[in-house]
Amino acid sequence: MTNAILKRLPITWIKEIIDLTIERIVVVDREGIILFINSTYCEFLDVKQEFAIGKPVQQVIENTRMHIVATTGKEELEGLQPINGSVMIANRYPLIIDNELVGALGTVKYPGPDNLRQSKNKIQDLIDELNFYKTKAQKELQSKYNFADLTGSSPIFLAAKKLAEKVSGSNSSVLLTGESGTGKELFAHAIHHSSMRSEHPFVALNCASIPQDLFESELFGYEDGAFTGAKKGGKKGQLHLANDGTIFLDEIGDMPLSMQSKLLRTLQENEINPVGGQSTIPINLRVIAATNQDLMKMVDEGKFRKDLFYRLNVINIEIPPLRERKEDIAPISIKILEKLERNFYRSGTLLSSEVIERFKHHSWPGNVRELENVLERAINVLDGRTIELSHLPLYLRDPETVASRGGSSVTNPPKDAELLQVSPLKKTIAKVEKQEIKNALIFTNGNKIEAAKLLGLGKTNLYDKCKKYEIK
Ligand SMILES: Nc1ncnc2c1ncn2[C@@H]1O[C@H](COP(=O)(O)OP(=O)(O)OP(=O)(O)O)[C@@H](O)[C@H]1O
Repeated sequence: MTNAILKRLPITWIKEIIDLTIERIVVVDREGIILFINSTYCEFLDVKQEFAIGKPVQQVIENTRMHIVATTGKEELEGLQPINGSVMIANRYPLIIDNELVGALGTVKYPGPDNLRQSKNKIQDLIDELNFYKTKAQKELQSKYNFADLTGSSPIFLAAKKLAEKVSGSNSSVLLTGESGTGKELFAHAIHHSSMRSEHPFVALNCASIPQDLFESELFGYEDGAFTGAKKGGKKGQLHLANDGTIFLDEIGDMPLSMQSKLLRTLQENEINPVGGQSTIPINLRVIAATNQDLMKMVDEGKFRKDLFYRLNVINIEIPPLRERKEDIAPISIKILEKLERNFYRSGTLLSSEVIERFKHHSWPGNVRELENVLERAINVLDGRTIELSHLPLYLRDPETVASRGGSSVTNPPKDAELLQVSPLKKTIAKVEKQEIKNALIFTNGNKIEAAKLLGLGKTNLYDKCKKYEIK
């Protein structure tokens, strides 16, 4: 349309024509500020034209993407846009004047019969997709293991398992203690699975892996606009997600003191206060906590709240380390191999008797997790069917050499003592420490939290040491 033709139409006519069109029209500039919106659209939105013009489009129109089209310059046709409870068909066009993107024009209309059919299909697809993710999310919130998955028949393991089975029916808090990798999380799953809450969520939270400043919002959730960067509509906290079910608080010793107070209040009052919210939400939870730290000592040192400790420690189940139940090593190894075979598409893998014997003599500081890593490494390097000593990592393959590297007999010094290189102890310790950290990181594929567990170190301590030894 040329300017000459347009000039024949008085501006008041043009305005009326735009208003008479059945479509709702909005024009924004490149910043997404509304330059024009017709009265049909304003009536539909129930806003005054004078109010809307000059405002960022997101403040006026629900679920709009006009500001995006005004920046990308890419048209979006036949999009579904829920506004005021109706699903509308939206078309968004970039406005290009003299080869320059200057803004965007948008129209929305009620779906016609064809559109209606198309939108119905689109909505059905979206509902199917939503249901798929809902089921997936629900599965994530279910316990994955039961008591049958807890392998081991040593008396001390059976005693722990029996106690766990016995208390699963109650609502009391449980504190699982034991070294890293002993199976505390497995126990937590099994307890939930056998409880009356098994149909409800099981939410596992590792307190060591949450950055301090995100702790509160992760645990208690937040409301819309609670802080800059908060998700629109707010976010449910993990405690809320676990409602009617079980919350498993792993590495509870790493929970900041301020959060310990807030958690205690929640457990006493059975309600949560999301960040930035005035309201309280009633919740019904069972708590299972786990730690490999000495919480009582932490209480004495003022690092853990005494009242929370007693609140969590209603039932204490101590999971014994692997070295104290050597008879369990072979059956657990077999169970782990079955799992690994499924992942590696193998079958019939065997363990040589030398390997089992060597396993029985190892102290397993990383417990079952370390055993899993050793077996996974072995399966990776295995050529035949039987895992032999040669498939084990050096520290297990040749423990004497490794041990002998650690020191020599002072009472019986070797004749060629002058040939021995003796370094300052500090330097040697640093060297060993660096190597062990590197080994742990190899074992855990670079996962520092897992590596810290294997090494029996706190997460922050490991990060500091990695920095010191320049380990990436
Ligand atoms: N009795 C067992 N039978 C079979 N597998 C086990 C057993 N105990 C532990 N595992 C396996 O060992 C691994 C470590 O277990 P889990 O994560 O439960 O240990 P954890 O004590 O919670 O460790 P951390 O304190 O480091 O969090 C898991 O992969 C688990 O499946």
